[in-house]
Amino acid sequence: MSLLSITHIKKSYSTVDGQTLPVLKDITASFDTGEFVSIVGESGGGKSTLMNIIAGLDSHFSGDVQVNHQSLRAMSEHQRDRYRRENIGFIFQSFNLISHLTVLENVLVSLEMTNLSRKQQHARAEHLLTQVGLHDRAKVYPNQLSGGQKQRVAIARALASDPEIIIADEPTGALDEQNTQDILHLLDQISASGKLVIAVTHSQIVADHGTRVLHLENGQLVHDTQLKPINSLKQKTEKLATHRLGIRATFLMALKHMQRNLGTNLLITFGGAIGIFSVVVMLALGRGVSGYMHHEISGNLNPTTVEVTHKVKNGNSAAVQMTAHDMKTLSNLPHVTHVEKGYFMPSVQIQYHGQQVTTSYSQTYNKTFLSKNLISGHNPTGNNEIILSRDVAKKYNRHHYQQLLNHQVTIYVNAVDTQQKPVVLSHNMKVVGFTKSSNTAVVSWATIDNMAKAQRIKLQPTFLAVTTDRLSHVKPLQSKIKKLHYNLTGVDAYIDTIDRYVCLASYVLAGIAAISLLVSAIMIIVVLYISVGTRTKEIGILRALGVQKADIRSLFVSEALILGIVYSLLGLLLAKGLSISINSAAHSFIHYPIMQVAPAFALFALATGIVISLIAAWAPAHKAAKLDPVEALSYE
Ligand SMILES: Nc1ncnc2c1ncn2[C@@H]1O[C@H](COP(=O)(O)OP(=O)(O)OP(=O)(O)O)[C@@H](O)[C@H]1O
Repeated sequence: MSLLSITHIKKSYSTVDGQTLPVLKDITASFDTGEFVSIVGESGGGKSTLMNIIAGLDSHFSGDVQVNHQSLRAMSEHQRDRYRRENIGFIFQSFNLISHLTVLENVLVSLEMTNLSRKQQHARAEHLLTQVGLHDRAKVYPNQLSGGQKQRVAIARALASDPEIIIADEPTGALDEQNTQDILHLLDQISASGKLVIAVTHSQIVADHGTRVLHLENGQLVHDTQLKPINSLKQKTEKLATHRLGIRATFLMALKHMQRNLGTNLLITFGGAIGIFSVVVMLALGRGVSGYMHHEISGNLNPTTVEVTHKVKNGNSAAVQMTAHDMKTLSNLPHVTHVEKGYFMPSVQIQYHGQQVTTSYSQTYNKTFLSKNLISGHNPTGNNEIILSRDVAKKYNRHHYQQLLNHQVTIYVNAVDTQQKPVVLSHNMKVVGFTKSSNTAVVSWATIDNMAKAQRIKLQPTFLAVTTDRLSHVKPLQSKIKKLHYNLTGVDAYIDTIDRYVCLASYVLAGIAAISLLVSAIMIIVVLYISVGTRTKEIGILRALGVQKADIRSLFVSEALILGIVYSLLGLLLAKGLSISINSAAHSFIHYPIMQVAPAFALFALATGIVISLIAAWAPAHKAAKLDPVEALSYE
């Protein structure tokens, strides 16, 4: 039984004007191992079409092709890919080597799909290159070879997976006489080694060289002439098992292609890195600024004490009195250790040696005040003690304001009596300290309470200072207080709001910066689309070698992935570098790292870069995988 038999092969093409063009009209023939068959005939007679059908590249035909009793018609696309990998070796007129791979790597593409170990693959590739006389050119690229040498590489590649059938389409078409003779000699050796060589040719020299000539005319087999006895009928003992190219090989191939197009890829990497860099910088600055605000605010105020007032819809909550009931309610909240009465004084007049200064905002002392805020002296915890902010004190003595310490001043505070009539409370106070805050004066609750009592007024607090035991309990306490429809006052209460605005601003800026990521995604799409166009032939070659669609797809996806990973890392590195220099510069001014590249931002940046590049690769990779192998091979 013959190795290859074709029965009743018919094939038509549709022309652009909608006509049907019959190219092969019922071809039947069989071929055996050891044969060197030349197919000759007029140009356009259907020779290449027949070869594509035998090679399993074209499945749109009627009739059948049987190889080792297996019908090609019954095969799925994956099975046909495997059939090409294991049974077919291609030699083309225009060599069809992959330009960005070395001679050795071109031969290895086929071998990488065999089950041989990497060492065996290299040994076999080197052995085949020695066989075709090119062992010393293994490391060079195809454009550094002569036409004859290129065809020898193509022959070595065709033999790599040890296929039974070698299909040579005009193998000597681009060669001079000497090279033609050398290649024919090699083909002779191949057929003599027990393989079937089928060569499509216009050359009489080639046709006369083989063991048999088939003459195609007008889509029909008109002559089948045996020229010589078959070289050998040596049966193959073992066949090389194959598998798909796989992720590792496609990834390495993508890397090699990128190396050969370094300039373009560096530009895309740089563009993408700028995008990632800008996004990370915005997020890191947002985090740094909000951290700095927390640090400053909780550094100047006691973070475990919050000031609470009544919530009022319209009007000033600072003027609504807090009752004993409020005090009890707040004291009973979990983790509350202390509740202190407090009084807001919208304006306090302070008189010293006949000179009167009015503060814009004052309140009674409570635990939210930190001693470190004092420039000198101590907090006004005792009776009839007052501390002044530095700016207020300077109004009395610009250059030596500290001289006011321990001096007596008179204060006047506006309040209301039991009939809600306005009264002015006044008393002499001793200045016991100065604070960094601005335009304020602070006295204790007891002091103001006594001033009121002196005028027979029972002063009700206008806020309560609630202290909790631990910093971690502050946030839950604040939300519980809010749920009870109280209001949180003091700067600390605004941290969340400011935080929200800073976060929002940094997200908006990061969003704007992300536009450059979009641009880099478009760049990747454009470059990959162009790449699909310029690599159409390469895709055809790979498909002819038995590479599956999925591997073609992963070839392009790998390129995008490499770009995504490299530009994300570069962007991150640049952002980290900037943060180091900004923070070291900021250290001398604010003693705080104002740009914080959190690990989450690094992960986010990496994930964004990868996702964007994968999305960008999707359409071009699909386009490449969907290319018809026959059309891709004939692409000029
Ligand atoms: N994809 C296609 N669509 C339409 N017609 C096609 C297509 N491919 C080939 N043909 C036509 O089929 C016919 C046979 O083409 P084929 O390439 O098989 O001929 P050939 O014998 O190999 O020619 P040559 O010796 O010049 O290489 C030609 O007329 C060609 O124009």
